[in-house]
Amino acid sequence: MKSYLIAPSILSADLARLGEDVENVLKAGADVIHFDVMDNHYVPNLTFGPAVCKALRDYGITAPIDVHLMVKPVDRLIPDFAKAGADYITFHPEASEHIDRSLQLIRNSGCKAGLVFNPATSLSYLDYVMDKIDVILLMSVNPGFGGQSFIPATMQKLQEARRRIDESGFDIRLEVDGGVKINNIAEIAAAGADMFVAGSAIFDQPDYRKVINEMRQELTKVQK
Ligand SMILES: O=C(CO)[C@H](O)[C@H](O)COP(=O)(O)O
Repeated sequence: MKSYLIAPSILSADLARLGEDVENVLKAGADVIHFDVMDNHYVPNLTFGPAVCKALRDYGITAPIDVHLMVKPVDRLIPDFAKAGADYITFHPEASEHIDRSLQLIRNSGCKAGLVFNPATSLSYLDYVMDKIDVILLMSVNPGFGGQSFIPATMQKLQEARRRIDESGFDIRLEVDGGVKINNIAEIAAAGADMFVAGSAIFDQPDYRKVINEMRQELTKVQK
């Protein structure tokens, strides 16, 4: 398994001073910035577009930006986010008419590609595309809002996704998003995740460094 990555979700950041807040969370030890794109169509909420991603780059953010597209249709936004500075682009298979084409479009745009699975979405969408993905993102809440509780059935799904990755032999990250906290991150890692999105757990606390350090401390307890 790969080294662990902590990816704060900007959904819970201080949006009035986004650049500064992202800079602060990176200085506090975050590895990746998770960028939630919601369209009020695929999910019942509306957030950020490519202009905001570009604004973070223009502000001087150099860390990897992990763009999670909760939009339908998917393809039109891929080149825009790649140009705006995305490193990872992930999308929900149900939202794309042609999953293979969307994945290729992401890689051809120079980004790492991934599929996102809602709590009730089958991992069978992975069957014919393991060679075309760099990350599998399992939603541990229903997408649309921060601050929800982790759905326990995700643990078993993580184990299944980990088994698929290990059997494939491909270099694929296993990311989890929703309700990740200090008190469950070790169990989530033990189930197979190596990339952890955390929004409210980090941004709702005054001391980001303390939360991230405590998460890393928890992760040291996990046998890889
Ligand atoms: O994609 C998301 C919601 O669709 C968010 O990234 C996710 O829920 C993170 O928030 P929190 O850590 O507060 O649960």
